[in-house]
Amino acid sequence: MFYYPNPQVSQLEHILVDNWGAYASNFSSAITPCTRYVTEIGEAADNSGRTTSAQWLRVVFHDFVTADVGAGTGGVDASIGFETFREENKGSAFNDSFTFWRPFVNEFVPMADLVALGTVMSVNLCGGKYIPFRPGRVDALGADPTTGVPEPGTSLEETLEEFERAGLNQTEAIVLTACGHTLGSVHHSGFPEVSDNSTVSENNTNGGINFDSTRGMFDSRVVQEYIDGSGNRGGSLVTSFNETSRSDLRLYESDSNATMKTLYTQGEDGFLDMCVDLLGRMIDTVPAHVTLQDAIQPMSIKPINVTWDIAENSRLVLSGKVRILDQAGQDKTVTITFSNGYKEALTIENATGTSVFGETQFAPFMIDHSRIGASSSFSIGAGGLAAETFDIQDSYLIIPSLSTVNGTSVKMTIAAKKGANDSGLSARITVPTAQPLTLGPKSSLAEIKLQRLSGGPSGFVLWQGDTDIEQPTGAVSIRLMRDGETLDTLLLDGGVAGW
Ligand code: HEM
Repeated sequence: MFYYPNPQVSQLEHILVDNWGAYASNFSSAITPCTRYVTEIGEAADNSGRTTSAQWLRVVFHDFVTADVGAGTGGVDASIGFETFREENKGSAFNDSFTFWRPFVNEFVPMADLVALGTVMSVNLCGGKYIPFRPGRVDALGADPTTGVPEPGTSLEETLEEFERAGLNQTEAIVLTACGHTLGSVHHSGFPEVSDNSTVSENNTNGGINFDSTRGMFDSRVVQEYIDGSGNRGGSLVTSFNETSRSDLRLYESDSNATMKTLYTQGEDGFLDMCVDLLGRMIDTVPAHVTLQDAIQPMSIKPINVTWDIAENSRLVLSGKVRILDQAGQDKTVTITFSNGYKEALTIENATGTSVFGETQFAPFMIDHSRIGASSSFSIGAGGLAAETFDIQDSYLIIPSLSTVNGTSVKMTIAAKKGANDSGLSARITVPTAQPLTLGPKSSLAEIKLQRLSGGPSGFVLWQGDTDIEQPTGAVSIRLMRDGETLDTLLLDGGVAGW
């Protein structure tokens, strides 16, 4: 299968961009509407007073804030999954979020990138702006030995020290907290020392007291209501019956409200920009040994599910779809042109998708190998968009229709072009599997030995093999390799992710 520009970015871009409608990734559904809570379902979720979009933002803060930037340790590495037993990480946000994210994790999508992406999505889909998302985080193998997440009862001095250790000064700590506390609530269930039981009811079973009057909107309302003394007045970390628990009040007042007043006078747009900046710094705080890649840009032209496969009568065909992402949403002609000169006009499907980045349209294709076998690339032209070129090869192919995951066994079939060097081919399987002490999966590896088969498409030799694997928690990836080089990759679904 061809993944553009590579399997990692292709999948993360899919989560980021394909929000709703045709071929949506099922990730955005958890936070649509932004007041939704997905871990329970039906009425229980609607009436719980919990908010998934807000939980995602709280998770990344708790993962991040144990960073020691001086020492180059900690930051966003999904170690929070191992730390949920700590008093400083009480509340359901961590396990709820990991439960939802877990099926999306695979060889190319670490939990730590989802911890960061969750916040990018919550902010962008719930009224804020796009925080450029840089992939490449690495999942921690255990708990971060550093502890110290600010809690409602933590003194101001200690709170500021904890932010400082993670690289943020006093002003930045205030802004980041206001950016976080524009979504969601403090719940009586979990934090009875902060929120009294006055809001516990049939419609709010966990007794959430919202930080501002718009719990599902990423907006500057929390700042306005705090300064004006209106609405929720900043929420229960400002107004708690228990003075010790007024941690937001202590923090906001620590510079005599100067920062909160600046945020107030800057208005909505200025607030959203400052949040992009600081939340961006937060999600990009990673251990020193990790290097993040360039920010993912939503792709205007994206070929998806492009693969060679064997169709009826042993014919080899290349199929896939072209996704066009367009702000204007106009009708357009899509053309695919192969490097051997073969060209086709594609028809756009009726079903469209919607995205915070524009409308998505999809144009499928299926073309015989006999027409395009000599090609090393194809280019796509679409309406007013600049044409783009994508590489293909037909020397070594994993055949999707003959490769499967069934429970704990994997079968794979490959086709190698006659004349291509087929000595030393091997297959590496990476399986995301459960591990103790965290809901974040670990990777386990397996090998497949390939045996030559008879038959197959003309001009190709088939090889096949199978192996047992551990129970997968998400997509299983197969790489066809020789001498450490990956010749082809296929992700096999371990089940449907998201709901
Ligand atoms: C002094 C620093 C902070 C303290 C003491 C603090 C404390 C808390 C507490 C006690 C809750 C209630 C959790 C629950 O009831 O489930 C909460 C919620 C939340 N916090 Fe913070 N927080 C701080 C800073 C931050 C920062 C910097 C962010 C993110 C940038 C953040 C994001 C959130 C979010 C989004 C919620 C709502 C969660 C939900 O509705 O489930 N917090 N915080």
